[in-house]
Amino acid sequence: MNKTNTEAAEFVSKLIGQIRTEDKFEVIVCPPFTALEKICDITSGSNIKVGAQNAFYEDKGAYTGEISVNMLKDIGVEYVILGHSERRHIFQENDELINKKLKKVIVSGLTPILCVGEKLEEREKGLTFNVVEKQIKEAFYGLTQEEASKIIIAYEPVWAIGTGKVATPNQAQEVHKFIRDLLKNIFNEEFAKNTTILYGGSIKPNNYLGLFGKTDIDGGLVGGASLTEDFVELAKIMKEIIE
Ligand SMILES: O=C(CO)COP(=O)(O)O
Repeated sequence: MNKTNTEAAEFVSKLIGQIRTEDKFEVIVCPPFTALEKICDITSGSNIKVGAQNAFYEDKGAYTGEISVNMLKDIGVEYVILGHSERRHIFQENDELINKKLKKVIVSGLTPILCVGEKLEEREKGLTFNVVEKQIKEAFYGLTQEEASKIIIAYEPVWAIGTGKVATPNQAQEVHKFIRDLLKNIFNEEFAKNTTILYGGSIKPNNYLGLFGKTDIDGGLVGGASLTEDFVELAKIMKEIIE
């Protein structure tokens, strides 16, 4: 819930031109619903893509306050974040609901970015892998391999979101590898290899290099740093790493 329509438009207009993407990596901005249409217009024809922060699983009807995937598609949105920890913990979204939304987003042809991650007390009790495994298995429930191949996964340890406490590259890599191995078990090695797994949680230009250097970390889901010039800095770092 950051940036009004006007602020988002001003910010993204500045990003275009400052951010150069390559075939190997994409830059997606996910503003609030109120700014989506304008940001889709501004970024149209540029190298920046647009995602929503949530969506509902029904097409239309009496669901006051909800936004359907068709509404998003109609204005040019291509990605949808689902199961963000704030949706799970502040708005009580459970794995079953996230699974329904995920199915809807996939069938609609949009690309879901599925967030998973443990809370601090779960990590301290040694439950990180159990939590992440349950979230992924329940989100994937009933999906074919082809459907599941559309999903981008974002590992976001809840204790690292907005806290300034970033996971160390080794802590993040350990969970990313666990997720990739899990995907191998659910489907196969090829599927696991081709799935994009992002890390999110207090990413800043000064800590991203170490994270992105790890084998199983394919990119970032950036919160606070995506609202400032730091985002341009991060995109430059990505480009340097890839080249
Ligand atoms: O939740 C996040 C992105 O979705 C991460 O937020 P921060 O980068 O502010 O920790």
